[in-house]
Amino acid sequence: MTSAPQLSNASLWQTKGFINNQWVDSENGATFQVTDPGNGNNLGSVPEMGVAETRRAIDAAGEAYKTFSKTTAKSRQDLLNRIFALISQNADDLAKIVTVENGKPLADAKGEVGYGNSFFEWFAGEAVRTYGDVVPAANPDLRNIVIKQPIGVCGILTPWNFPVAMITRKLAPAIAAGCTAVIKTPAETPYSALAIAHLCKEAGVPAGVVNVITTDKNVAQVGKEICENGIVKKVSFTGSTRVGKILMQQSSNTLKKLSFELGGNAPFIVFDDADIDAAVAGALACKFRSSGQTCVCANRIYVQSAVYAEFASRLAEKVDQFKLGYGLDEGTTHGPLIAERALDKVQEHVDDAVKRGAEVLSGGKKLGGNYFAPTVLANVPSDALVNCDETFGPLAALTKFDTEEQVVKLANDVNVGLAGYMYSRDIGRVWRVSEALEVGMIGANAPILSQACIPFGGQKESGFGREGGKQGIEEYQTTKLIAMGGVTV
Ligand SMILES: NC(=O)c1ccc[n+]([C@@H]2O[C@H](COP(=O)([O-])OP(=O)(O)OC[C@H]3O[C@@H](n4cnc5c(N)ncnc54)[C@H](O)[C@@H]3O)[C@@H](O)[C@H]2O)c1
Ligand SMILES: O=CCCC(=O)O
Repeated sequence: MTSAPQLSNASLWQTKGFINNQWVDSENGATFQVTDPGNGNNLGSVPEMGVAETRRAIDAAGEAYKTFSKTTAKSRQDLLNRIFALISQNADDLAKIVTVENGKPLADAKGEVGYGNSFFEWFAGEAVRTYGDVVPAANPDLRNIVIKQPIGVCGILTPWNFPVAMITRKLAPAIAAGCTAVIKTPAETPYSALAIAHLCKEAGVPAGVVNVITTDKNVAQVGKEICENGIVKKVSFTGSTRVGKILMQQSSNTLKKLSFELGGNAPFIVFDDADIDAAVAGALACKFRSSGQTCVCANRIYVQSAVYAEFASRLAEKVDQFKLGYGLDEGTTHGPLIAERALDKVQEHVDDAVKRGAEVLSGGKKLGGNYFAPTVLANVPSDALVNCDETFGPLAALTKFDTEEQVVKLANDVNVGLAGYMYSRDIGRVWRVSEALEVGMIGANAPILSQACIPFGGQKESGFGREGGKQGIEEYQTTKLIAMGGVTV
C-alpha cells in the first residue's frame, strides 16, 4: 500500500520521469520505491532510469537549446515570472510533498518552498540584465564588444536535503540565461522535482527545456553520462565533496564548465563580548535547522572560556524544549534524519567525542525510526571526529577556546570552507575574523545567510562557483569578444 499525501492539486504528484515535456517510464519498466523518512511508509514508486533515458533527455535538451537559446531575455523573464506565480499558488501542496519525502517539519518545508521559489523571482529580474561591455581597443582600427551568451545544455545534480531549493537555484538561472537542462533528482526526494517540472510545463516552458531523470541504483552511470556527454556543456552539482571529486574527473575529458556546492564544516564562534541571548538563539537556528542536515549548519561550536559554561547550559536547556516528531504533525519543531546511514554517522560522532572525554548535556542517542535526539556535547576536544568531519545531523559539539588567534587557527584547520559564523559586539574583531576565516560566506551575528540575492558558495574543498546574487547567472553563460576591425577610413 502506498501513502501519497493528500494534495489540493493532485496533478502535482507525478510518478514518472520527464523528457521533452512527456511523462515517461524507464525503457525496461523498472521502478524504485520512495520512503517517507518520518514513518517508514511507502510513498510510491518512480522510474529507475538509466543511461539510455539520460541520453534521450540530453538529446531533447540539445534540440530545444537550438531555439530556446535564441529567445529574448524578456520572454524568459515572463516565463520565470509565470513559474514563480504557479509555485506561489501551489506552495502549501509543495511543502507537503517536501515534508513527506524529506521529513522536515511543515513550517520549514513552507520556508523552503518560499526560498526555492525566490530564485525564480530573482532570476526573472536578472534575465534582462545580462549586460556586456564595450572595451577601449589597443588598436585604432578596432572596436571591442563583449557579449554574454547561454552556455548550452546543463546537467543539474542535487541532494535530498532541500528537494525544491537545490534545484531551483540552478534551474532558474539556467532558464534566465537561455540554457536547457537535464535534472537528475536525488533518489530520496524525486517527487518535489517532478512537481516543479509539472509547474514548468504548466507555465509554458517549451518541450526539452526542462527534463527530469529519476534513478536510484543507476545514479553513478547516469551521473557519468551527464558528465561525459559532449552535448552537455555545464554541470552544476550540489552534494558531498567525495562525489564532487568523481564528477570533476568525469567532466575533464570534455572540459565542461562546473559549479560545485560541496560539503561544509562550519565553525560557529562565540566570543566573550557576544550578546549571549543572540548567540544561543543563533546556535539553535544555525545548528538544528533541518535537524542539522544543511551544508551551512554550524558543525563546530567554539565558545570563549569566560562565557562557555553559561552558553552551554542555556543551549542545552533550549534544546530540551524541542518537539521532535513527524513533520506533518502540529507542533513538531524538528523532524527525522533522512535515513539509517545518517543516524549512524551522528552516533559515531557522539561516541567518538564521549570516548575522548566529552560530556553529554542533552540527547546523545537514537530514538527509533529515523529519529536522533537533538544533542549537545560539552568539552569536545578539538581533534574529535565531529570537529574534523561534517556530521550533517543534530549534534551541537562545544569546544572551549581562549584567544582569537587560537580560534581562527582551529576554524581554518579543515580542508573545506563553506560558511562560518561568529558572535561578537566588537566591530574590529568582526572585521578581522571575517577576513581571516577561510570560507565563502560569513554570518556575523547572523545565523541564517541563505537568500536568492547573495552569492552562495564556498572555498577550498567546499567547491567553486556561486549560486544566487548577480553572480548566479554568469555560471550559465559564456563570455564572447567581438573585435570589429575596419573602423578607420
Ligand atoms: N554547498 C552546498 O550548497 C550544499 C548544499 C546541500 C548539501 N551539500 C552537501 O551534500 C552532502 C549531503 O548530501 P548527500 O549525502 O546526498 O550527498 P551525495 O554527494 O551523496 O549526493 C548528492 C547527489 O549526488 C548524487 N550522487 C551520488 N553518487 C553519485 C555519482 N557517483 N555520480 C553522480 N551523482 C551521484 C546523489 O544521488 C544525489 O543526488 C553534504 O556533504 C552537504 O554538505 C552541499
Ligand atoms: O544545504 C545547503 C543549502 C542550504 C541553504 O541554501 O541554506
